Amino acid sequence: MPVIEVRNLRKRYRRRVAVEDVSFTVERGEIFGILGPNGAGKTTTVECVEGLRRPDGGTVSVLGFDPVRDAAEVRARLGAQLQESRLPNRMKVREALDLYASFYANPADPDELLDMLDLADRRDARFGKLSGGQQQRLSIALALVGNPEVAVLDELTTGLDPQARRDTWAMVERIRDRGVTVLLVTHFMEEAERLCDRLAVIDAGRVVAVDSPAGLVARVQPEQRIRFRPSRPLDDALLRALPEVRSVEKRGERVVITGTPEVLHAVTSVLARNQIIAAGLRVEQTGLDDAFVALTGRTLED
Ligand SMILES: Nc1ncnc2c1ncn2[C@@H]1O[C@H](COP(=O)(O)OP(=O)(O)OP(=O)(O)O)[C@@H](O)[C@H]1O
Repeated sequence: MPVIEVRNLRKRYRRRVAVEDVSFTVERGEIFGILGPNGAGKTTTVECVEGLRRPDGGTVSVLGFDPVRDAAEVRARLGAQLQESRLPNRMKVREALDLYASFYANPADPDELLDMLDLADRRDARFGKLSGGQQQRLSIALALVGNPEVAVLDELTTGLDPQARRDTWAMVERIRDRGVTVLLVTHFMEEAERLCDRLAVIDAGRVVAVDSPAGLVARVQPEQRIRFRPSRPLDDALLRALPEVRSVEKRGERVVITGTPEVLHAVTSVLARNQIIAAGLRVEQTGLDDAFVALTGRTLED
């Protein structure tokens, strides 16, 4: 039995349809991502999984329970980290954990959670005095305090600096290693690529693909993109004549070339033959961003 099963979910707010048709299943022990731009319907979808919203159509099941009808069963087994959750500024870390632990029959050991989330030395600190990363880690601790089988994490690294973001990813992997199934909402490509075993790409209330990050990337034509500043002006025709080259574009002093996965080798040979040095050379391979554009026709930032 899948841990989470969403079938043809539909949800509207008055006349605005937030979720048109969303289906996916999450297996035990996975980190499953929901990736999509702002307003795609990600939060609405997970709120239906958490039982916070009643679907207008379709079905949702969590460990075999209906989150609306069997709310108590689902609440006991699912831990939710809400988007931008805030606590009173004066509340201490340990007080918050004890309070949340009191809602559950078999809570986790708060000290162990604080250790795992690198908050042990902040146990007596007040919420308002924590850094953004620490607040975020506390909200993850609160989602885990009920010893859930499933954790739902919504935009968990929004607003964090790159180091805090990487630390948080390591925490999520540790949670999964403890056997917790993780449903993760994100609009960061790097986060999805780095963390998720599988992803549902959602756009305008619909699932456009469900696959592993590598599987999604494999759906688009593999491409290499190189950028550099030539040490002297370069005749485009020399490059365009190469069978490996698909496009050549000049952006100021820089040249951007796309082509097959062998394009770097072909272009550097031509440059060497013409005694041109490529300064600031950068090479990019097809990634999840390209797959996202191919699937939805736009970038995440649109
Ligand atoms: N309570 C609400 N009342 C009315 N419309 C809403 C409500 N919540 C969300 N919406 C609308 O429904 C659509 C989907 O929103 P949702 O928050 O599910 O998307 P999202 O993908 O999670 O985006 P974000 O990352 O911005 O939270 C959006 O157009 C949003 O404006």
